[in-house]
Amino acid sequence: MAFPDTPAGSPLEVGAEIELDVTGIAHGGISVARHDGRVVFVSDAIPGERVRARVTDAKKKSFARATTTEVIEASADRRDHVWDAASVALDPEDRAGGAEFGHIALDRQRLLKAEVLTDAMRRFGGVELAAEEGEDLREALADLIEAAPGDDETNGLGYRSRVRLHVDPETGAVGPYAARSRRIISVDSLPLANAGIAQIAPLGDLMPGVATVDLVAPSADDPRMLLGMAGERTRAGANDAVQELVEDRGFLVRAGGFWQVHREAPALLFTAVRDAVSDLIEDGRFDPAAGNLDLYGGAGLLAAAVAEAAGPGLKITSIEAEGAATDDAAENLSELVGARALTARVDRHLAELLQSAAPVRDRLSRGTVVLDPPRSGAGGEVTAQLIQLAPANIVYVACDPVALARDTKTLREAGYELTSLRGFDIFPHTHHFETLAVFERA
Ligand SMILES: C[S@@+](CC[C@H](N)C(=O)[O-])C[C@H]1O[C@@H](n2cnc3c(N)ncnc32)[C@H](O)[C@@H]1O
Repeated sequence: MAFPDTPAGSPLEVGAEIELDVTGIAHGGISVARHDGRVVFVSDAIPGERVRARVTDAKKKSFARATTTEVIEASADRRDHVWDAASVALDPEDRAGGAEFGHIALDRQRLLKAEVLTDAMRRFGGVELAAEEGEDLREALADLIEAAPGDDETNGLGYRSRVRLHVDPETGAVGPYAARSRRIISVDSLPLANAGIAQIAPLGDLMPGVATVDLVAPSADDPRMLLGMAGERTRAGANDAVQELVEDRGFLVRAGGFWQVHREAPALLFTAVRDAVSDLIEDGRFDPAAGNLDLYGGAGLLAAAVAEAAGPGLKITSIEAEGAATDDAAENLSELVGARALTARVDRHLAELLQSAAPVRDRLSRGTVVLDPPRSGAGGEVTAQLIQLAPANIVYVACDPVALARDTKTLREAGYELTSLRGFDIFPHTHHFETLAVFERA
């Protein structure tokens, strides 16, 4: 199909082809350009490139969306896609999702993630992340998002210990969703997955009656395939516990429950939280006997990290909505006499704590809160509750930079100082990354 070129000054129309100088990157991993003063979000391009793009959405006055059809001047960081089935040369309807940065050099992916974090912090958090004196900004950005051990050697492949595939209800074909829709794409490999998953992945099979296929390859257990049957509400793997090893420490985790997907991510986040707490201890800001909390605690990974820094006298309560995960947390924290794991929604639990008697409130205000919410972030209500609770320190693990930045703004306005910010590239070849932010009450 041929599309007319849009001369400069004309209003943008869906289907029109335009030439764009790509200048930046936005939240969600999409590149940014301008056309006649209007922002254009352009997919499959790399900042610095000149591309030809087809307009896909022009409803809004302030911005349009487009998809790259031809790279006119390629970035030196453009690479052959790491996964043929997800190649940007394929139509988004025909390409596998989950590897939208796979055509970009790995170190440039991290720089782009650093730019997204810096931009989110500036625009939504009111925090300007600047290079230190004498340091080049590009170098400072390069250090902001840390690589997971081993990824540079493997070009960021083979890292996933969890993969979810879907089944086409009509044909029974198994595969990932397409890049921008819920169409099932048949693939013959999963290069981001680890060897255990590659061994058991039912690629090419037909699985009528099944809706989801969760592949789990734990670090210290046999790989599992968990089938979610169409029309059934029970979560596959809810009763099957697997062993994970973080450094030399064992964790029991429900096979179908939450666990970080990158093989190195549990150890990276465990170490980062442990080190953040060690710094607080060194500064005399951490009270092991206070009302310390591990919110959105899952199987207790981060409560265990706090304990490693604070020692066996630590008092900490881990709060998690899924009962099975709480059972695992109770088991994983059983050596810690002062640790409790409770099944509750964080907002409801905090509302109860806010009703506590003065001595309990006092213990909580001397405490440290670790929180690791799902992608949507802690959100306004929980952040407001935390501010009322007023703990001495907040150690915030976030997988959405904009959600983190918004909560940062609220916390800073309430008198918390952002004292440390680290990013981790635990989702190579995707736009996702994890951030650890430490806030101290003034
Ligand atoms: C990103 S995971 C973190 C888990 C754990 N901290 C870890 O590192 O393995 C978020 C957890 O929050 C739980 N969760 C989600 N919404 C919740 C809520 N409103 N209250 C309590 N837990 C919640 C999920 O079940 C999940 O286990």
